[in-house]
Amino acid sequence: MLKSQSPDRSESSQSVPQESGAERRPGLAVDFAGVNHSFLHNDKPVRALDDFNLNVAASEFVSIVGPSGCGKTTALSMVGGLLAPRTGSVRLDGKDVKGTSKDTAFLFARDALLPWRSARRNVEIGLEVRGVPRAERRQRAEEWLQRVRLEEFVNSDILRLSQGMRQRVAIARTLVQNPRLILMDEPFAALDAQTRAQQQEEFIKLWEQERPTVIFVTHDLEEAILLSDRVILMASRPGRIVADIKVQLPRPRTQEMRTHEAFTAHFDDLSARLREEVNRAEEQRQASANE
Ligand SMILES: Nc1ncnc2c1ncn2[C@@H]1O[C@H](COP(=O)(O)OP(=O)(O)OP(=O)(O)O)[C@@H](O)[C@H]1O
Repeated sequence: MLKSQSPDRSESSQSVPQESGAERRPGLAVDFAGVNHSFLHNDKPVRALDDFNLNVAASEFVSIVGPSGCGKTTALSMVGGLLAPRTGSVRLDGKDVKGTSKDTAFLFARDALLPWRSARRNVEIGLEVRGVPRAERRQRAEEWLQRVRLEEFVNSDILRLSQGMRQRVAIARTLVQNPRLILMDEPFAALDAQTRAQQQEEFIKLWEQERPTVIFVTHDLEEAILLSDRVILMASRPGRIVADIKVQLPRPRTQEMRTHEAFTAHFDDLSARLREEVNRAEEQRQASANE
């Protein structure tokens, strides 16, 4: 069983004022216990998660990496209340996840912005759904667009913005909701390398100020190491955890840390393990194709 060491939670157990004047809310602790899940594929069950156990402490930043199809998105969907485990439990601060929650926000590679709305009105969407009054919505959206350096584009059409700018709008739309937990699935995958590096750094700065809990799914080991407190490596068929590594890099993190000795040691270790898992999955695939 891979349980994390819980950092001191006393710091995050109370709301504290933050830069923007809004209250910073404590991150949510996430707990998977004995989770098993299968999907039916061509009438045969595919075991997506097998005895999956994971503790994410409040305000921790945890990445999940692993070969394609190992169950990363399945695990994330369960935390977000989009999918219920067949057996076992997924809990947020000790309470079973039951559907989506206003404390949880999502951020994906596809930004899902509404093209007929301006940048500001896209940022306001989540607040609108929650019935936040118009003036407050507007003020909070503008404040967040400023924090992601888009103050000049508040009224711009989404279709006129670059991919990187659109993703910054999506980040503002997520963070304006003041979530206690952010679930991220390859959020920077659609960006070119330079924009991606810039957004990683910007996002991590914002996260360091806000400190919601983050579960971050990625195929990019370097990204996982650079951003996270812990990196969880999964193996496939059935999806399970094979390594749980605490990243030994100080915060605040910067792109320059990629050359840090601890960074390269983590990278070499994780890529060797990942290669092993990918090879094993390929052998299994060939064996079942030959059956
Ligand atoms: N709705 C579904 N119906 C049938 N099988 C599914 C469904 N969703 C996922 N699976 C299967 O469950 C397994 C885990 O899928 P999941 O999407 O969680 O993996 P992943 O690690 O996120 O993959 P990727 O990195 O490619 O996004 C895979 O074998 C996948 O084919």
